[in-house]
Amino acid sequence: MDLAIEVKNLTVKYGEKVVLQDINLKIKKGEIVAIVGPNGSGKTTLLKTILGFIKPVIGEVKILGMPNKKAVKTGKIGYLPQKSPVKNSFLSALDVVLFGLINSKLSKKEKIEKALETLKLVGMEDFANYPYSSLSGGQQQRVSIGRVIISNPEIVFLDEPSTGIDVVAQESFYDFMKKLRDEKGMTIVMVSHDIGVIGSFVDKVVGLNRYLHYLGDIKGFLNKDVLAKLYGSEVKLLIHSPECITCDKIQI
Ligand SMILES: Nc1ncnc2c1ncn2[C@@H]1O[C@H](COP(=O)(O)OP(=O)(O)OP(=O)(O)O)[C@@H](O)[C@H]1O
Repeated sequence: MDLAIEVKNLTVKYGEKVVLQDINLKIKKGEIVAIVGPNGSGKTTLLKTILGFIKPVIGEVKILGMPNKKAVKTGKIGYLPQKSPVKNSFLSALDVVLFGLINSKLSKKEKIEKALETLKLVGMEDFANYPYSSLSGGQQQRVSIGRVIISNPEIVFLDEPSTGIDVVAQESFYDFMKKLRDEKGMTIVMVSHDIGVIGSFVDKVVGLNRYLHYLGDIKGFLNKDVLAKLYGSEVKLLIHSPECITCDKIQI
C-alpha cells in the first residue's frame, strides 16, 4: 500500500488535558480525506500534530514514509491554516500566491509566470493586481489555495477551507480540489463541517472526538449510531427535498 500518512498511537495533551487519545490512521496517496467532528473535538490539533507543529506525548507520524518534520521540510507538503496568514492589506492576489514560492530557486520572472498560471488555475487571473483584502471570502480562499498549490505539493492539508462561502461556491471549490487530485494525484486532507457537500467528493471520513470514532466512507458515516457516538444522541440528520436546488445536502 502506497501510504501518504501514517499516524501511530497518537496521544496529545494541552497541559493536563488530553485532546487526542490513541489515534491510529492510515491515508493512502491520492485519497481525499475529511476530518469531521464537533467543535473542540481535536480536528485542528490533529492536523497540526500530523504536520509536526505540536509534539504528541505518545505516538509518531510519518508522511511519505519519513518522520513528519523531515517531510514538511521537503516542500512536498502544503498547508492552509484555519485563519488566513495574510495580514498585510496592501498585498495583491499575485503577491499572496508568490508567497508559496518563497523557498523556490526560480528566477523572479519565472516565479511571476508561475503565479499567473496558478491564478488562472484557481479562476482568479483577472484579479492578479487586486488587493487581497478587497476580494470576497470565496475569492480570497481561491487565492490562498493558489499559494498552497503553486509549489506542486504532493499532500495538502486544509483547515476548514470553505468557511464563509456559500453552498454553490463550496461545491465548485470541492470540484476543483477533486480535479487537482485526479490530474496531479494530490492527497488532500481537510477539516470540514460541510458533511453534506463533501459527501460526494471524499474517499474517506475521519470521525474524531478525542478518540477516532469512525474511519471509512461517507455512507457508513451517515449512520444514526455512528453520528450519535460522535455528536451525541440529540443529533438530527436533515436531508433536503429533491426539489431543493441544493438537494442531497445533509446537515448535522
Ligand atoms: N493552544 C491550546 N492550549 C490549550 N488548549 C487548547 C489549545 N488549542 C486548542 N485547545 C483546546 O483543545 C481542544 C481541541 O481544539 P481544536 O482546535 O483541535 O478543536 P477543533 O475540533 O478543531 O474545533 P473547531 O471545530 O471548533 O475548530 C479544545 O477544547 C480547545 O479549547
